[in-house]
Amino acid sequence: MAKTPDIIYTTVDEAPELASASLLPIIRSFASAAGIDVATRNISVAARILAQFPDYLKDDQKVSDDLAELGDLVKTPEANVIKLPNVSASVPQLEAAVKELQSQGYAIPDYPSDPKTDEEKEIRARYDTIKGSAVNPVLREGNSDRRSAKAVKEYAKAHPHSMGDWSADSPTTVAAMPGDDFFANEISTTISADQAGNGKILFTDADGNETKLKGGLQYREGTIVDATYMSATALRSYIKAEVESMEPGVLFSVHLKATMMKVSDPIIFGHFVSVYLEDFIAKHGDKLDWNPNSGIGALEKEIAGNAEMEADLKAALDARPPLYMVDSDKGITNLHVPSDVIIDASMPAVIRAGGIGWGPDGKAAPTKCCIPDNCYSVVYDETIDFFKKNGKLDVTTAGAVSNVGLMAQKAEEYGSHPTTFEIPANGTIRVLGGNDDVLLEQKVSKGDIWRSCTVHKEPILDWIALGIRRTKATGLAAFWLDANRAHDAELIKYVEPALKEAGIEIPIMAPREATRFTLEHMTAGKDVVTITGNVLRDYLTDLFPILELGTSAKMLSIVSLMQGGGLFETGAGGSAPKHVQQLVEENHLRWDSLGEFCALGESFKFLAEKGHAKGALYGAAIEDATQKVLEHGHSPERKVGQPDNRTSHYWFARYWAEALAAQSEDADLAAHFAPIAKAMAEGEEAILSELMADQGKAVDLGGYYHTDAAKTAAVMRPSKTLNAIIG
Ligand SMILES: NC(=O)C1=CN([C@@H]2O[C@H](COP(=O)(O)OP(=O)(O)OC[C@H]3O[C@@H](n4cnc5c(N)ncnc54)[C@H](OP(=O)(O)O)[C@@H]3O)[C@@H](O)[C@H]2O)C=CC1
Ligand SMILES: O=C(O)CCC(=O)C(=O)O
Ligand SMILES: [Mg+2]
Repeated sequence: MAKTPDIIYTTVDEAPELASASLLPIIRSFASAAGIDVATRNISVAARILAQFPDYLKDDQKVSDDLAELGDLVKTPEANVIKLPNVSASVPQLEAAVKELQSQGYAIPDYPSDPKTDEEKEIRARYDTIKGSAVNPVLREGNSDRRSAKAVKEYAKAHPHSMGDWSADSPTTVAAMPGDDFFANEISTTISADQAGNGKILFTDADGNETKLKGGLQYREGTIVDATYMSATALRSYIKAEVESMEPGVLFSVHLKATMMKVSDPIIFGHFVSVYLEDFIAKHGDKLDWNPNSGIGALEKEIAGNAEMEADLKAALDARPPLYMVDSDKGITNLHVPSDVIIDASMPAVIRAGGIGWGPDGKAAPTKCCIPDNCYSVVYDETIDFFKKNGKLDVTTAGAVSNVGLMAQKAEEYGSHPTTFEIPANGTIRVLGGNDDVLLEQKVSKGDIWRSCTVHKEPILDWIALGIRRTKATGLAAFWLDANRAHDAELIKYVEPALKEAGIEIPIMAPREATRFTLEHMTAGKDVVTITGNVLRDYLTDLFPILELGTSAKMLSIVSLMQGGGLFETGAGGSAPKHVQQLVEENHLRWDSLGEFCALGESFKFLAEKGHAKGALYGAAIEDATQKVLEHGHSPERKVGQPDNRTSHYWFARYWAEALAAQSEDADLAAHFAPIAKAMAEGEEAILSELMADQGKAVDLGGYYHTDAAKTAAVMRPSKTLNAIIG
C-alpha cells in the first residue's frame, strides 16, 4: 500500500481554492525541505460530480473518488488533513456546476429535477450524494474544538472592526413558531443492549398500509435516538401570520440552513416561498414546471419572456412586505435561492450591523427574522434582546467565546438527512429497534416534516471529556442543554455522571439561559467555553467570532479524530462567492488566509506529536509568521488597488522563512532557509509590484466550479521573482 502523505491539503472551490493556487506552492516548497510531503485531494463540487459518473466520461476525464478515500483515512491514526471550506451545493448550484462541466466537454447527464424513469432515478440518486453538506459529515470523525488563537484575538481587540449601534427600541425581532415544531414534538430514547442492531422506520397510513421508510439503521447500545416533526399546517399558518403582521419599514426574512439540513430546510424554505407568493401561485401554479423549494430565482427563469406572468410576479412581490435581500444590487431576495439562506452567516451579520438587513431599495432597515424552530431561535432572540438592553458589543474588551461541539459520527440533526421524510399521507410513524421493540411512535399528517436523529455513546463521552479539558484550560463554561427538550434530557443522563466522576462542576443550562450567561461574561471581559450539540456548534462558531473578530474565517478549528488522527478545518465560514466575483472583475482577492495559516500551524504541530521532529519547528515558525502578518498589518484589504490575498502570502512566506532561518535547533534547516529569507527581503519591492501590477483588470479563470489550473496559477502567481525563490 502506498504511504499515507504526511499532510493532505484539500482542493475545494471558490475563494479558498483561488487562495490555494498562491499559498500551496509555498507550503509544498517549504515542507519539502524537511522531507514532509503535502499532497492534495479534491473535494470540490466539480470533482465530486465527475467522481460519480465515470461511466459517462472518457478515460482521460475520469477522476478518483477522493472524498471516499478521505472518509476512510479519517478513521485511521495516520490522518493529518487540512480541510478548507467547500461549496455545499444547493440544487441551483449543482445545476450550474453540471452545465459548466458539460460545456467543457464532460458528457455527464443533466440533473433530473423530477425523475420518472428508472434511469433518471438512478442518476438522481447519484446527484443526491453530492447535494448539500456532503463533505463535512463524512470527514468529521471527531468532535469539534473551535477557538481563536491568542494572537488573533489580541489583534482584534487592538484593531476593532466596525460594529453597528443597537438601540433599545430597534424593531428587529426573531419570530418562531408558536408550537407544533421540532422542539415541541420531540421524543427521545436511549438504546438498550436488547434493542441494539438493525433498526428501521415504518410508516402506516390511515388504511393500515405499511411502508418501510428506512431499514438497516445501525443502533448501538447507548445510542440516543429521537423522533420529531414540524407540522406543515402549523408552519404555513405561522408564516401567513408573520407575513400579515409586518410593521411598515421592517424587512421580512427567513433564516434556515438549507445546505446542512438538505432534506428538511429546502422544504421549509419552499413553504415560505409558496405562502409569500400565495396569490401568484393560485393564479399560475398549474401552468408552471417549478418547485417552490428552488426559490423565486428558479421561478424567474421559468417565466422569463412571459410578460403577463412577469408582471404578475412583480405585482405579487410589491403587494407583500419588502424582503430582506441577499444581494440588493442584483435583486436577489432572501427567497431566491435556498443555498443563500445560511442562518449561521446571516443572523450574525444582522446582529453585528446593529439589527439591520438590506432591503430591495438597497437601504438598510430593521428586519423580522423568522426562525421557525424553537430549538435554536431562542439563541438569536436572547442575543438581540441583550444588545437592545446593553448596546453593541465593545470589541476592545470582550472576552473570547470558544466552542466544544458534539459532532462525531454524524451526530444529531446534521446526520439526519437519510432519516428525514416529507410525510406522504396521514398516518403513524414508528421507529423499531434491532429486536423489533417500538422505540418511538408518532401520529403525523400529510406534508409534515418528520425526522429521526441519532448520536452514539462514544462520541458523547469523547465530547464531554473534551469539554472538561477546555473548561480546565479556560475557566468558565456551560453545557447548552435544555432539560425540557427530550433529546437533551437523554444527553444530560450522560453528562451529569461524567462531571461527577471527573470531580468538576460545569453548569448545564438551556440555550436561552446559556446565551445570557455567555454574553454577560464575555462583555465583562471573561473567556467562556460553550459546550454544545452539533447545530449550536455551527451557529455559535459564526455568531461569536463574527462579533469578536469580524469574521469566523480567522478561527482555529480542530477536529481531534476519535481514532487518533487530526483534521484541521480552516475557519468556520464558507467559500465567499462574492470574493470570486471581485477577483474575476477586478483582479483583487480579499480572501484572508488566516484560517489556513492557523490550521497549517496546528497540522505541523500534530506531525511533531506523531514523531516528525521538524514538525514542531515548522509549527512554531508558522505561528510566529502568522502573528507578524497581523502585527505588521499585512492581511488582505478589501478594495482593488490595495494589498490582497497574494501579498499577504508573500509576507507570510517571508516571515515563515525568517523564523526557520533564525531558529537554532536545526542548523541544516536554518542554513536552507537563510538564503530564501534573504532573497525574499531583497526582492520585496520587485515582488510587491509584480503582485499588484495587474490589479484592476478583469481576469479569466476558465470556469467557476471547474477552473483551468494554468489560467488560475497565472492569475494567482503573477510574481516571477517570488516564483523563482519558491522554485
Ligand atoms: N465549512 C464549510 O465547508 C462551509 C462551506 N460553506 C459554503 O460556502 C459558500 C458561501 O457561504 P456564505 O454563507 O456566503 O459564507 P462565507 O463565509 O463564504 O461568506 C460570508 C462573508 O464572510 C466574509 N468571509 C468569509 N470568509 C472570509 C475570509 N477568509 N476572508 C475574508 N472574509 C471572509 C466575507 O465577507 P465580505 O463579503 O464582506 O468580504 C463573506 O462574504 C456556500 O456554498 C456554503 O455552502 C459555508 C460555511 C461553511
Ligand atoms: O458543511 C457545511 O455546509 C457548513 C458547515 C458549517 O457551516 C460549519 O461547520 O460551521
Ligand atoms: Mg457554520
